[in-house]
Amino acid sequence: MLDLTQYASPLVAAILILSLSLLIPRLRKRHLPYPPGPSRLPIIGNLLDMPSDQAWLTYQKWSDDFGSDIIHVDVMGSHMIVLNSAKGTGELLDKRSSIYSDRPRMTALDLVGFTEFHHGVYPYGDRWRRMRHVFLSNFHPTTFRSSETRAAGRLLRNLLFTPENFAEHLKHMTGQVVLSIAYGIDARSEHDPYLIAAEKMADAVDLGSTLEARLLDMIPWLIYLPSWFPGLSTKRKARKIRSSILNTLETPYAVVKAAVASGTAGTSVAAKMISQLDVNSTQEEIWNSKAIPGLLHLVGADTTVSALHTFILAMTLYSEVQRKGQAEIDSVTGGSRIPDFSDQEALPYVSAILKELLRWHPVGPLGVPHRVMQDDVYEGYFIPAGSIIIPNVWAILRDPVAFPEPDRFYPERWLSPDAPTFPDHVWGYGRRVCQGRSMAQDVIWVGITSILATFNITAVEGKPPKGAYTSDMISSPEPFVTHITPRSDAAADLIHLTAKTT
Ligand code: HEM
Repeated sequence: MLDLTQYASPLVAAILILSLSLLIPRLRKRHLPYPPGPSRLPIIGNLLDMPSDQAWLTYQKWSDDFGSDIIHVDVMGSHMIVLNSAKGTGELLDKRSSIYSDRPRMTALDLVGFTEFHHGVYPYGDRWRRMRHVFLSNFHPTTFRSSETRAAGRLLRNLLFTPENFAEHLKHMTGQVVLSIAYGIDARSEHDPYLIAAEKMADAVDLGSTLEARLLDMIPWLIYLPSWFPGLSTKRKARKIRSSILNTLETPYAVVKAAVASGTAGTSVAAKMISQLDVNSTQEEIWNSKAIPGLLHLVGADTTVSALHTFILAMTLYSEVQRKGQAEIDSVTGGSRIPDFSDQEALPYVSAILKELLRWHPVGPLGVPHRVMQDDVYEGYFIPAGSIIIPNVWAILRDPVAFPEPDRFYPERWLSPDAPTFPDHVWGYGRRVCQGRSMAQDVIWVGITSILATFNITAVEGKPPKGAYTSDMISSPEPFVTHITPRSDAAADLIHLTAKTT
């Protein structure tokens, strides 16, 4: 009979050595300090320090106050790390992305149903990886350029008739683009029910941006308190939004499904994905064919509209930039047509305006949070597993060393030979980088070139915009007034002509 005792001591010794080799580095790490941050109170930690408005400014101030580009905050035992420099995001979120690509639980977004269809909030793992792959293989940005050009033509016509409603018109344009790409639906009217339904998504994202929502993410057990509990209005509000969002996923999908069955479907992401289904398709594949067009429809517009809104604000405040952009376009088109995508290379200053508006006020000043899956050490500081990692994109893109006079809207900075090629931080980091960036860039480009070619934007006498922004996850200019008038009679004729063909 085999005598197991003879193996016992070497086995115990091996287990002991293995355990110690795993434990000692962990204990060593745990003896390192957390990154600097505001001092903590017992039990509640930094709960009372958490900023409710423009959090990126507070995080930047902490970074200056503590002389550290990496900041640590603890809310009732949950750790949050804010990265205020390109060096920190590059080292952790890009280079160490194998352990920094998880998402923290985003409670408010989960409550509204986001986690059902948006892989941007899925935890790191196989399901997320598969969905990212499916998204990529069904979404080819350059094939959508005709939808984008058509929507820009209609934007110009709307600006000509009711320029004071520019914010609504920008929303209409981006909504039209995503509806057409996702489902092949042509939403000509601003009152189109599909466009209105998609606007509910903005409410959902706003809900996920409040201080209350951030605290729910850091103290998950709060969710089990009843929704009438003071400070828990998020739960109540989310319930209302959720059913309308889930309905919005179903209705256009059913229309396209019927069209595919009858052989009348046009080109769209939904039609393509539905046509690929057969009797062997898994439940996940069937669900993906609904979730991916839904993602495009519900979240594709909000981000780009914020950038276009910033463009109108910047042109109101910086008329010399506007004039230079117009002069460059005229030199290419002779003023006789609106530029199209084939003119991109010939319009470097307009491209620089696009880069500068994404830098000057990034659409997501705090990006999208990541979660680190293992204990880690950075610059001698301990970062515990499970910490929420916030990239302070706003602070990084206002770094005065990388971007001298950072508050100034100055596209020329992107034309110097040693300038970076793009303010890449706006698209996020590592394995989670934005999958819609080419399309977003195209929509913004066609929007700004079309407007520059045909309109002048000037401040209203005595009412210059303050340049204030909302504190939401997708941050947009607070409402402001501006004059938008055709550059000339010829420009107005061009708009009419374009409107006829779109
Ligand atoms: C100006 C417009 C946009 C900006 C600034 C933007 C920015 C971002 C950022 C910061 C992230 C998170 C990256 C990270 O976790 O580090 C992200 C993720 C994502 N974006 Fe965008 N985005 C824009 C437009 C779009 C559009 C139009 C689409 C769809 C066509 C899109 C699809 C996605 C997807 C699918 C993800 C999830 C990636 C993942 O978690 O794996 N984005 N975007």
